[in-house]
Amino acid sequence: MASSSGYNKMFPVSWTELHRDARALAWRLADLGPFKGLVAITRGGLVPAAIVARELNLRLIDTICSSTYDRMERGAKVELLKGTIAEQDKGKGWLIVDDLVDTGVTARAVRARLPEAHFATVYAKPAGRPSVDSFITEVSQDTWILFPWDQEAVMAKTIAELKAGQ
Ligand SMILES: O=P(O)(O)OC[C@H]1O[C@H](OP(=O)(O)OP(=O)(O)O)[C@H](O)[C@@H]1O
Ligand code: HPA
Ligand SMILES: [Mg+2]
Repeated sequence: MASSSGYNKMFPVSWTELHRDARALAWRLADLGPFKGLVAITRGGLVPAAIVARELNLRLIDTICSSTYDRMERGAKVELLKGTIAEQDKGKGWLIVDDLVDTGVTARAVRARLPEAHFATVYAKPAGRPSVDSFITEVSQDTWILFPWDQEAVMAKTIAELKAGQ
């Protein structure tokens, strides 16, 4: 499947898999704290942030609101729409959670504001890996991670239809 967006493969993630992977991330983070609180990068970071906060018993949660992609198209730049109280101390002692790091553009923009925070994502692609401190699962750069909130149930094509190119 060639694509103008550069993503040639799909990696669908179910709610169950996301829950399992976010809990695995929490296990990895458990010995790296204690954390003062958690900053979720909206919107994709909100779901894993809720799971990680529950596991690490963090109750102080803030958001940093970002926008980089419109569906599978990357915008010209990352827009940070709202900052966070964690900026007061450069993020020292705070945990940042996002769903994934792809090119690393979003992570670098957030890190510029919170240079001392620990940055964790559930999924990572090679170009973004150096921009995060912790992650669970790596996928290739040309793979689009399809999150459960972006999916709907449709009737699957038959093998015969796929072979006929329908
Ligand atoms: O490493 P990058 O290339 O910057 O891509 C990763 C970011 O892109 C997506 O967010 P997006 O801006 O699409 O907003 P959303 O979380 O609301 O979907 C994703 O949730 C990450 O935050
Ligand atoms: O692979 C991805 N999946 C969902 N959102 C994204 N934002 C950047 N890359 C991705
Ligand atoms: Mg996001």
